[in-house]
Amino acid sequence: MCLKESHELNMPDAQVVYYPQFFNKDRADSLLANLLNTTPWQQDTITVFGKTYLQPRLTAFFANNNKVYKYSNITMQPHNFQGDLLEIKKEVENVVGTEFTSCLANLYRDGQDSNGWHADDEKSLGKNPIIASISLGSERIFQFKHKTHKNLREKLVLEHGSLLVMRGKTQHNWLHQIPKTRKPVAKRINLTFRIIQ
Ligand SMILES: O=C(O)CCC(=O)C(=O)O
Ligand SMILES: [Fe+2]
Repeated sequence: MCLKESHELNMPDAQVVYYPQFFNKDRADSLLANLLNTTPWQQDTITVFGKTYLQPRLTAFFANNNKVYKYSNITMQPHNFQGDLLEIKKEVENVVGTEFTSCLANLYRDGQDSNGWHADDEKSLGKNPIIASISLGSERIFQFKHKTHKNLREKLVLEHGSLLVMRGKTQHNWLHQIPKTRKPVAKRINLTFRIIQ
């Protein structure tokens, strides 16, 4: 049984649960400071219609198997889980009731960093993937839009120390994004735990 407060979003064709205080403030502060310093952040280029751009955020990829992660035209080589990230992985697994193989970490340096509309629906993630997403640092808005019913939209603020779990048909039916913002925002780390085979 999980005693952490959570609520399910009211979204058709999806299963999304939000835990606002998965980590308390002190723990979240210390995880943020540590991960900012110890994560091997990289900035990849993406090619869209033949033009090459720097990705508008930094990333790092971790796995306990040696599977790379391929998305867009990027192939990410895995680092090993250790220290705080390994601890976080275990705590997330206990609450979600699933073991993850991999984690894609994102660092949004300021409001100009973003993550455009997408679904995490690569074949390597399997059918109906479970994705558990930890947020640390500045709050950012997370938006959903339905793939076919274009007027169906949802959004929430991802708070410092929160966990968002997406499962079932969510990736099949909905897109999500972290839009840019003009508000002055400091750094935010996102950790998305996944199963990649
Ligand atoms: O930063 C976030 O909260 C979302 C990240 C995300 O959607 C992804 O890495 O696939
Ligand atoms: Fe995503």
